[in-house]
Amino acid sequence: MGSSGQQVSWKLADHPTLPKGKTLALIVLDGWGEDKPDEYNCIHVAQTPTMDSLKQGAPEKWRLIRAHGKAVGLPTEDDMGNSEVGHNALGAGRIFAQGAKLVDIALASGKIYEGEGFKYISECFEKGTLHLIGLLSDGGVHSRLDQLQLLLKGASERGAKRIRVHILTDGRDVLDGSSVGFVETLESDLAKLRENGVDAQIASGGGRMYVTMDRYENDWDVVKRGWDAQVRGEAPHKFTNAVEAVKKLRENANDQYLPPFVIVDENEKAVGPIEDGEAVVTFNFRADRMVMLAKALEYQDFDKFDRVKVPKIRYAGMLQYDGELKLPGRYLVSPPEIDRTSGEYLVHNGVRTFACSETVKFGHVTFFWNGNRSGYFNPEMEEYVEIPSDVGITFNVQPKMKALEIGEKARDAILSRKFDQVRVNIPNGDMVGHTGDIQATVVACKAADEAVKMIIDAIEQVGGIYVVTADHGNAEDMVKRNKSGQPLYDKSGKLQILTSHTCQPVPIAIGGPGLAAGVRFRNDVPDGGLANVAATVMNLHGYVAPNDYEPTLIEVVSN
Ligand SMILES: O=C(O)[C@H](O)COP(=O)(O)O
Ligand SMILES: [Mn+2]
Ligand SMILES: [Mn+2]
Repeated sequence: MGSSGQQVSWKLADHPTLPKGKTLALIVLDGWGEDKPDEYNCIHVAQTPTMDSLKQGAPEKWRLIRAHGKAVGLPTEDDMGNSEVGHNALGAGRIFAQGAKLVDIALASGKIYEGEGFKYISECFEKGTLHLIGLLSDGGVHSRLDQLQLLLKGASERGAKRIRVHILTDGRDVLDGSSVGFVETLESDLAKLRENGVDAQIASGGGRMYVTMDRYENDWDVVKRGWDAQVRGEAPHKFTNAVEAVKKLRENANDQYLPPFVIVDENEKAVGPIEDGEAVVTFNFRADRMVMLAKALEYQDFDKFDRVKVPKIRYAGMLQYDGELKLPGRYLVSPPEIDRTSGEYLVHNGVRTFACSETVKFGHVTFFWNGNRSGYFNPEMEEYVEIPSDVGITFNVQPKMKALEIGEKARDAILSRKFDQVRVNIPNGDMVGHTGDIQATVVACKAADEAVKMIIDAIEQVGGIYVVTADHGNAEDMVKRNKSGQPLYDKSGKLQILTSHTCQPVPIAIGGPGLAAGVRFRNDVPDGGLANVAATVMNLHGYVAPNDYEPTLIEVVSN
């Protein structure tokens, strides 16, 4: 059954000409866009002979595809791409309205307040506090400030009398240093609520990469630090004012890595620990970096760290973060119904699949790829391998990350001939790009290129096919620019480093000895994007994609 309840016919039609049984390597370079060559384009500066050689195949075997904005289901063309929407589109072959957009719609129509999730939490409003926990920025990748603002207003109009906001500062999807302004904005909103009789305050905070927003269970200490501040009201730093907290803590850390702090009253008492009978909403719409906290908030049996205090709360996510685990059970907005993904079809059609990345991107090629669903479709047909990521470092210190280990695992999987599809995510361009360290990002891009070579070499040996692409841009532009593309400097004359993703298109290349003669990129899908890749891959496995998939990027011409 599909998630809509309809019977799904999983059998794919045979491709009229393309053969089955070729080993296919599907390589996703995370954060690898195409941009003009200059000194801030780390992919250009780095030695990337393998990716360069693929580009020589243009236009028949190499092209660019869209990876941001509406092409991946985001609200506007100004929205940069990200891993969640990128891998969702790559895996699902169709464009779904994504969390950011669904929350916008629910807030605009007011439907968010009519759903089960809001009713459930609002039953605490009479006696208890409403706690809101999430990323405070306008990055639009995990959350958006304007959505938080609307939710604050809407909840207080609907009876919330005491509100505590637990903020996570960004500096990753937005410029480092911008957190001060976001906290100021939030403070002025909360002051207005107080004028209207609502007891509303910021209660705790910390930098997203050091507090709360870990993912794929890489480092539970990150979540524990947040738990201690948010739930127990305990943190190494205490302030009476959040703007002051962020300004002070920024003297020794950037926005991404601010240590945890709590806001205290004049008696040094935390103003907003979470207590029995209260309501909690995690206001991020994106799943990966909220799942761990959601587990800590929701699960009775939990052994990842000592929670010390487990208040009896009513908890709802902005969205449901994991459709398979049904986590959390209550949510304000229904997530996109990403059904009938290419992975599920291919497994039903006998395509044996191997997927691999290191921890920090592992869920990208599994969970996101499969439509925000954890686990296997059929364990007999699939193997997912996670290589443990380094813990407790920023990746500019180890810019090669585990690229070569991922390459080796993929190579071995290809050479074993046990799999028809070997799918990897190579994280370097993205994870190191997010640190804003240009030199390290150059090293990162070179390492990613070497991993691609290792996998392509293995494909050569088994007579297979490769598809190399990316999920969105990042490493190809490391500076903030004005409208005419010139790098921007701040007031003190310092170059403004871009730690975020970009709106650039990404490359896609096909090749390998198993690629049938006459296969080439069509020129009649000029606006092709990530969602067109699934049908392309199905063709290369010898199948025709379902009718409602975005069209394939390839055609077969007779010579
Ligand atoms: O979560 C992150 O690391 C960033 O906000 C987005 O990066 P990703 O979309 O590549 O994971
Ligand atoms: Mn990504
Ligand atoms: Mn990223």
